[in-house]
Amino acid sequence: MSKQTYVRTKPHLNIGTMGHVDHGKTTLTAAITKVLSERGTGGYVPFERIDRAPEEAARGITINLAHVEYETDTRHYAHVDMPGHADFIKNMMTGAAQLDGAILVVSALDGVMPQTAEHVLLARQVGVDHIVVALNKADAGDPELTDLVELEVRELLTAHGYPGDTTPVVRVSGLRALAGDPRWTGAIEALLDAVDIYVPTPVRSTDAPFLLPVENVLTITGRGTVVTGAIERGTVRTGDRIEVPGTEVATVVTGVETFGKPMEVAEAGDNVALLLRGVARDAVRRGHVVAAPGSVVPRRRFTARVYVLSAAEGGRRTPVSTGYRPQFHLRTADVVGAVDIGDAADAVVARPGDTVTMTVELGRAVPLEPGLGFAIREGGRTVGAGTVVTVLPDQP
Ligand SMILES: Nc1nc2c(ncn2[C@@H]2O[C@H](COP(=O)(O)OP(=O)(O)OP(=O)(O)O)[C@@H](O)[C@H]2O)c(=O)[nH]1
Ligand SMILES: [Mg+2]
Repeated sequence: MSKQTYVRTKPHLNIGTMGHVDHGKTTLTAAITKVLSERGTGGYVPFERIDRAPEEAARGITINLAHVEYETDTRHYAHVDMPGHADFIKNMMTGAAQLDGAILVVSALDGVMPQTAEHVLLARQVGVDHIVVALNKADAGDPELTDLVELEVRELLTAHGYPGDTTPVVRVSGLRALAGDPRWTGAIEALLDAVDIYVPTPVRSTDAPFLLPVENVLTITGRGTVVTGAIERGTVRTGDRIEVPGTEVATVVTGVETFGKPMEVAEAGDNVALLLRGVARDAVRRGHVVAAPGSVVPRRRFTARVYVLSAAEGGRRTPVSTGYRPQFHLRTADVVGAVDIGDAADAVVARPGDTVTMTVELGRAVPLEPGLGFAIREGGRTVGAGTVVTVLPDQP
């Protein structure tokens, strides 16, 4: 193999586009790569290549294809464009995407829509602290109407605990920038500058034991089984011993790559593909974690603080009570869990809009720790978001 090695010369950040369906996330992503490729710090990734299904192009060790990488003058970015609302929930709300910052795409023609609001709400819940707004389709919007949309977005951010008054809001046109219109390529430059300046370089926990939530599992003919995902903590290099808690898998890493380039050492925050020695394709799945041996014990029970979404936020109309069994999305895992909100004799319920403490018993053990964020889903929609408070011993 004569592939070029990834050399870490700039801080690496994970960012992503979020926002309502059709507001132009993928077009904007393509436009960003086009502008930067013209600057010479990245490859142009056309719309069709961002928007295709991951299975379509597994060639070599490939990261989840919704990811594109690019560099500004000061940073290396992995940018995830989440194709649809359900995908967004799965990847981001579970913490799988591990975004250091987000670009909220709002169409200047349509303004704040339900998924705009839901994405902001859930971004807050999972600890995405920095949002930059791209007011997209500004080429087609009436300027006065666009002013109103900007006001509306700032109010939405403020309502969810973001500094709405000081958040950078940049008027862009992904479509016109893709067409090479200098006015709008300049706007993309301004958006990237805002991201560079406004989203701080995160402090990575590289000293902690290695942990990678598995996002995807692939087989590379002739090489073996590969797992992909964003490293949550620690570092990993070829030759390291790892295990997959809750399975029989205990083996050695035989290759580490990022965006198709081999790496000497990968660290927390990096999007990687790990080649694992002698592991059968079906021995590891999305939802598992790859961890330093002995560093993680999967558990089933925990207490949590949970916010139950209001009906206006797309949540339930009726309260939740003890015995409720929704799906819990923790990291990349999707597990059923039974909820206990208190003494049934007290008829304790959690109404939509309430924040409550609950005990959860999961259908199977997953790695848990205080502070871990999760989403609660039911029938394909998000109905709650919470944080693990205490991990409890399994009941006999
Ligand atoms: N006028 C104008 N149209 C745009 C712009 N950006 C995107 N569009 C159009 O809006 C539509 C949706 O664009 P996409 O980039 O697919 O939107 P998306 O947010 O990725 O959509 P989903 O992934 O389906 O949620 C397409 O028809 C685009 O051509 C823009 O800046 N100006
Ligand atoms: Mg899209």
